[in-house]
Amino acid sequence: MAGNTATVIRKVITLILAVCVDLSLFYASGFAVANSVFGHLARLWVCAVLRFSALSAVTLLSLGHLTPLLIRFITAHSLLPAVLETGTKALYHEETQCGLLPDTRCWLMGAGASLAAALFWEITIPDSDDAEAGKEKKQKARELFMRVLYLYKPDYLLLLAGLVFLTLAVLCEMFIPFYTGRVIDILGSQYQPSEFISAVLFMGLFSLGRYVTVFSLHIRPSVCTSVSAGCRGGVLLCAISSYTCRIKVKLFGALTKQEIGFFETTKTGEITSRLSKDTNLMGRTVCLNVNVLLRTFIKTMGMISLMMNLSWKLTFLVLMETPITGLIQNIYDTHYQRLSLAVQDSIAQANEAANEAVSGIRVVRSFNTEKHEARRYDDRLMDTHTLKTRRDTVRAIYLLARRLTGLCMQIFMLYYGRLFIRSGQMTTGNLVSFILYQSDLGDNIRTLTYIFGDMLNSVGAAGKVFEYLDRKPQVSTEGTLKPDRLTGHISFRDLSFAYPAYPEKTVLQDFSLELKSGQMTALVGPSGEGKSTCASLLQRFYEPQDGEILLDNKPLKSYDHRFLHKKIAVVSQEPVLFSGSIRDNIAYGLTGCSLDEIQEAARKANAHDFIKQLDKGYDTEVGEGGSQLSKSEKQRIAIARALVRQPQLLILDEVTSSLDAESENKVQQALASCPNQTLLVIAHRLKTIEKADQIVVIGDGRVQERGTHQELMDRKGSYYKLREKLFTEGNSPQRQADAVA
Ligand SMILES: Nc1ncnc2c1ncn2[C@@H]1O[C@H](COP(=O)(O)OP(=O)(O)OP(=O)(O)O)[C@@H](O)[C@H]1O
Repeated sequence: MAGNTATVIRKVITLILAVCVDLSLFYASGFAVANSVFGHLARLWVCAVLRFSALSAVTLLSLGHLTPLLIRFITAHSLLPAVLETGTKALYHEETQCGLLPDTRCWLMGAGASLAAALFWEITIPDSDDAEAGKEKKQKARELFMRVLYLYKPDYLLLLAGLVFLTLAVLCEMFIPFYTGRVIDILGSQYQPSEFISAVLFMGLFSLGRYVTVFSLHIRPSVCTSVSAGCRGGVLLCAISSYTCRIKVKLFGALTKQEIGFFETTKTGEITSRLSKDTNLMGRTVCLNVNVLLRTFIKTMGMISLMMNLSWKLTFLVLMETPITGLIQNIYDTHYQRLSLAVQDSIAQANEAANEAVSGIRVVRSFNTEKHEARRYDDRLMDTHTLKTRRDTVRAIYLLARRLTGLCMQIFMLYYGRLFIRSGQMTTGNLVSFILYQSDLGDNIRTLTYIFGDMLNSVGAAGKVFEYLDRKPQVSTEGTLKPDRLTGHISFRDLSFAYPAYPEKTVLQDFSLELKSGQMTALVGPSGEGKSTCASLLQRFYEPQDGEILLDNKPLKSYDHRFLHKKIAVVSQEPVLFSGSIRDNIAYGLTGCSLDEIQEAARKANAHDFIKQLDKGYDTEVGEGGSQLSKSEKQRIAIARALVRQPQLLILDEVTSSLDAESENKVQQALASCPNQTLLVIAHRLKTIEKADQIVVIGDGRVQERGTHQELMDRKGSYYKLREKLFTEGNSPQRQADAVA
């Protein structure tokens, strides 16, 4: 309570102090003598600076801080009289009295107007807690922008060439209105043929220069596809194209290095959206925006100096539009950016829905959920549509406000232009040149403010791309071990593991297991107990939270990534093939693999005979995802793909379930013929693993039992019960046969 009262008292004292200091300075400015308009204006501007400094100092010393609202208020309040007086002097004859003596009513009106402006800003541009966040965001956007620029390094020459052409074009373009005005003046006054010819000649030369520069942009990059893109410059489009390609390849490379958990927790639609949309947006950011920014900046500066030359008063009037445009632009940018981000996310979600339905089209068809999926996609599209409509409405309102301010400014300019011509302060030709510049200047200033917002927008897309580019895979691939000899002895030591998508659900707990080299180990157990998880951990798809896996007594992660994946091969439940020929699929990832080796592996996998019967044999295309083959054929090709690598550790995860008895027999014989290979078989059909050197029963994330088939049967423990269970559950003769036969 006491604290609150003290704060209020301090605020009141600050207010009284500030009003006293400000009023003193305000009145003091009236005593300074000024004999000319410039002296009078200089006096006001000095006073404005003094008032700003004094008010800021008083508030800061007394309150200890300055809020954004206070800063805006103090700025507006100090500058208002100087700005108004300069505007008035600019628009009226110089003979007009040099200002009025300051009075309290003026001061109060100024304070009210400044407070209203500061509050309006506060309400329309949300920045209460976000002031700091906004600053950070801008700083981040700047950093990102510099990074995007840096990645353009290989294309710097192209960028430079484009900028040189554009600068030349801009310079030539700038003088055309100036000479147009001169021609009008020459025609309107006493006609001097020599002056007329030289003005027309210069105008023609600058127009030609501009044309030649634009033309040269077209012929230089004749190799690029972007010639038709017009005067924006094929060179720059060429640079964008090469940049985008480079970023896409970089990003794709970074994505493929991520751990499997990343793909499980990140939506496919989001990844493809980053790869396709955001990389394009990012390429555009620097190239087109910087190009437009520089071009517009050079042009604006040049035009302002030429306009000042024609009439500084009218120039001042025209420039008064800038803060209004800036404010409108700022409000627009804030809302537009927010909606653009929302649109981007909703597009990613719509893509995700479409991707899911297309990739699972068989399930969709068999469950008759076509309508449901179409509705789901439609809902997502509607969300995007609603957001886009909102975004476009914001843009329409912004464009309307922009046009209206531009129109008002033109009316003012024509009115005062007419007054200045009548009072002899400028010629008709000057006014024509001025109008030509002004219509261009407004656009250029708007472009300068707009392009900045656009750049931040595109930099947002770059941020998302960099997020993936910088992401360090959580399963490291930095091991270096590449021993000449490997026995294939594996030990799981006190392993605890939960999937990244469900960190709270422990799948393996204090799990320990040995796979002896050259032996066959079978993992059995009820569904969902973690058998396939062991196979995934052996392939280093995930990192266990506790414990470790050793290969030949060395941690698995200390082995070189390529070496490890050559020595460990897996055939999984759902074989995945890639579009291409059978030969390509068997030799997948191997360089210099001969046809003999491929055929040998195919024979062992009992695939050679069916491949031979195909028209194109090993060159037969398997279709997307192997869609032109049966499941058993795909499975046998996947087995051949694993065998051709002659791995030291072979993992077969439920592979025999889709093989017929004959194939299964042949595959088993082939595997038996590799005595030095460590074999890990995960199986539901218990018959297939009876001959295993060791059978391990997994339950509750731990090893429950282990031994040979006979030992476990004699023990009458979990293995025995599992067989019994499968036997009683199997309600078809086939399943019974599968389980125990
Ligand atoms: N990628 C994943 N993300 C999250 N949880 C998973 C993932 N894969 C499997 N699980 C869960 O982990 C547990 C063990 O799964 P796992 O596939 O290892 O079992 P399994 O014994 O091989 O089963 P099955 O015999 O049916 O193949 C299950 O509860 C499963 O739901």
